[in-house]
Formats: sequence, structure tokens, C-alpha cells
Amino acid sequence: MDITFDHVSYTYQAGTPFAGEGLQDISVTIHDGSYTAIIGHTGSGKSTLLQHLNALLKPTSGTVTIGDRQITSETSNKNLKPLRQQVGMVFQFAENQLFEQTVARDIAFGPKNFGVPEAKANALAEQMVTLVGLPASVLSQSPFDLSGGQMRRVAIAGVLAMQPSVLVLDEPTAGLDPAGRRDMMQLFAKLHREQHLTVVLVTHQMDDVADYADHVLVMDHGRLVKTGTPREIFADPVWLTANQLGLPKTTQMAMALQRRGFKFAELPLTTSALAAALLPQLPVKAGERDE
Ligand SMILES: Nc1ncnc2c1ncn2[C@@H]1O[C@H](COP(=O)(O)OP(=O)(O)OP(=O)(O)O)[C@@H](O)[C@H]1O
Repeated sequence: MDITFDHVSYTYQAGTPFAGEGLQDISVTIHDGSYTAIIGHTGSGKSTLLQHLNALLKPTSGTVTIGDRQITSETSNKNLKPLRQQVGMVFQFAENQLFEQTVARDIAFGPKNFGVPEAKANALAEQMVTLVGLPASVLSQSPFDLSGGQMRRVAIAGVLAMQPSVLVLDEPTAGLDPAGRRDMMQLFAKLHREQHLTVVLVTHQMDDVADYADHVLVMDHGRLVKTGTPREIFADPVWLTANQLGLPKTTQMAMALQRRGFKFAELPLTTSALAAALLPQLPVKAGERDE
């Protein structure tokens, strides 16, 4: 399901003395099946854009087309339920939204609320808990007895139980330790690869953009200032720095190595690309290389 923004602007508290621009004249398509990262400094409009992806916010002007539904300022709040099912939102610190007595009930809550029969909702809870990498034994536990990382997985399972075709993630690894971050990013990559979910990720982690995204949107002051592949976006370090954005750590390291005489046909964005480019340049004696 494509999601297209056509000249979308959004003003917070429009018509009041507190009015503020959230988005300004955004036109872009998030393509079905893509893994799109949205980057930009604090207050650049990333969260405002995300909330237009399932009509939590409606444009002040312009049109958002989500699949075959057109959303404008005139769109009524009725009949938006199908959109909320199709586009699943994982908000920052999603575990704060857990509230049921057991993990099973928490995951089944969304589907039941959308009219899925209890037995099917419970079966979905079992399926999703496994999909997010938790043991089935957690189903009968209180979500509040789990670790922070496990609680976040339960919250994500609850979103997946709605069987969305688009998964929207707002800084989903914030507050996790490095191993937890990596596991969670690999979970989303698996969902993208195996369940063919379209993924939209807001992140401040340039390494994650380089490792996982196939498309990048750069926001600044409510405007979309650049779009492209990670390679295109990271091709201009001067522009990135001027826009308070960085490079993946691997690319920074490659630039440091370049200053010491190493040669790269193009700067590597990922550790595996860096290793592949470095290997032939290392002074290893014949027979020592472990290939
Ligand atoms: N509820 C609100 N009322 C008024 N202005 C708001 C509201 N929410 C956001 N804004 C303003 O809209 C602009 C875009 O904010 P938004 O939260 O979308 O940015 P962001 O890129 O997601 O920031 P962050 O990285 O800090 O989450 C900012 O100027 C912000 O102050």
C-alpha cells in the first residue's frame, strides 16, 4: 500500500495566537514494500509527518492518500478504523501503553476491539509473541513483571496482532542497551523481509539508516529537504553537518582511514562493506588471511 503526500501542510493550533508550522508543503510517496527512514534534527517535523500516515492528524491543506483513502482537512473522523488497522504505529516507549493483567490479553486487546472473535484474537496473541522472539510462557504473565525490552516487544506484538501492512516506528530502540537495540532492529528487518511489511522508521541513529533503510527522507523546519537512498543521502558530509546530521560510524571511520592513505572507490556505509574494502589493502602475509 503506497502512502502519498500531495502538497501537505499542517499547522498546530491553527487560527490561534499559538499557531505553529508542523509541516510545510510536503509532497512524497512512501512506496509499498519499502523500508523508509525519516531523519532530521529535533523539532524538524518527523513525528508530525508520522501522525499523518494513519490520519491521527489530518492535513491543514493538501491531501494524504493512504492506499485508496484520501485524507484532507475535510475528512470526517468516522470510518478511519480500517486505516488504523492497516497502518500500525509503534510510538516512543511503546511499553508505557501496556495496561492489561496478562500479556495475552494485552496483545489480543486490539484485534478484539476491531471485532476479531476472542478465540482468533487469542490465537493471534500466541502467534505474535513468538514472532517478536518471546517464549510462549510470557503469555500468562503480567506485562509489568517483564524486563523493559520484553515489555517493548509485547507492545510491538500488540501492534502486529492488528495485521497491519505498514509498520510505523518512532525511535523504537530509545532507551535500550546495545544488544537490545540490535535485536530489535533485526526483528524489524525480519518483519520487512519475511512478512513483507512496509516499514517507516524515525531515527537519530545514522548506523540504522545505513544498515536497514532503502529510502531516506530528510526533514528540516517542517519541510522535506532531501530524499534518496542512504548512499545518496550520506554522499555529502558537509551538507549533513550543516543540517546537524551525522554520518554512520563506519563511514566516519573509513574517512579517518582515507586520511591515513587507505583508498575507497566509494565510502562504505556498513561494517561488512568496510571490511570488504579494507581486506585487500591490509599487509597480511600469504596464507594468513581467513576467508
Ligand atoms: N502539540 C503541539 N502543539 C504545538 N506545536 C507542536 C506540537 N507538537 C509539535 N509541535 C511543533 O511542531 C514542530 C515539529 O515537531 P515534531 O514533534 O513533529 O518534530 P520532530 O522532528 O518529531 O522532533 P523530535 O526529534 O524532537 O521528536 C516543532 O516546531 C514543534 O515545536
